[in-house]
Amino acid sequence: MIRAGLPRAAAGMSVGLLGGSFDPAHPGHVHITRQALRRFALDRVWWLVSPGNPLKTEGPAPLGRRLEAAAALMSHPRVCITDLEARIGTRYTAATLGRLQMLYPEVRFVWLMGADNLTGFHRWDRWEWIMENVPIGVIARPGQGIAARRSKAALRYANAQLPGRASFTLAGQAAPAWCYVNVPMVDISSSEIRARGDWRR
Ligand SMILES: Nc1ncnc2c1ncn2[C@@H]1O[C@H](COP(=O)(O)OP(=O)(O)OP(=O)(O)O)[C@@H](O)[C@H]1O
Ligand SMILES: O=C(O)c1ccc[n+]([C@@H]2O[C@H](COP(=O)([O-])O)[C@@H](O)[C@H]2O)c1
Repeated sequence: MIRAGLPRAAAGMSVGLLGGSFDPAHPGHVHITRQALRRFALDRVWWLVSPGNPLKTEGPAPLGRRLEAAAALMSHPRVCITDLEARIGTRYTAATLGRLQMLYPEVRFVWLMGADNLTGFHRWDRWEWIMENVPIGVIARPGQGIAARRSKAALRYANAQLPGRASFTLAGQAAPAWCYVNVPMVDISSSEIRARGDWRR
């Protein structure tokens, strides 16, 4: 469901944050969300439908359209689709996380991302701050495993990596802590859907 206003979360809950352009949402997002709920033992996952990735020059489809398409695809009692970043006026992940920690001091947030995002993570604004303040769950993506494991972020924070078998403890760990889970993969991307002409911006 699309949450009107800011999502609710009870004290002590663990909430996974899946930030994305969702331009459009696809079964890969649904799959990694279900995997993340299970493997990281999360109470909730929030899809943060981004106003626009700060590193992408081409703007995405209008936010309202992306939210509606995401909500039509993902229906799960523990998953919330939200335009929270547009509401709180952030676009950079570090800024979003800083605000969320202030707004929800008793919630344990985990940042979620596909393996491709770990590869370029060191180019994100204040990426080391993110690493050192929020546990990160990385989910396998086809063809991305080797580059992700060799990425600057993975190497710099090698000592903070939890083994996959301890993934269910991630939300309770003090940052820096990250975990790569090797789950069954779904080979699909938004760019492929756009290239097919099935989704027009
Ligand atoms: N098939 C997939 N497997 C694993 N992770 C995925 C998959 N699709 C998307 N993700 C992850 O979901 C998050 C949001 O992804 P995004 O909305 O950019 O979709 P995308 O398919 O990667 O889009 P694009 O092709 O336009 O880059 C990112 O962390 C991304 O790594
Ligand atoms: O904060 C940054 O510098 C930054 C740079 C690139 C991507 N992100 C975030 O990463 C998430 C995935 O982006 P995308 O476009 O690959 O779906 C989304 O929440 C973006 O806001 C964040």
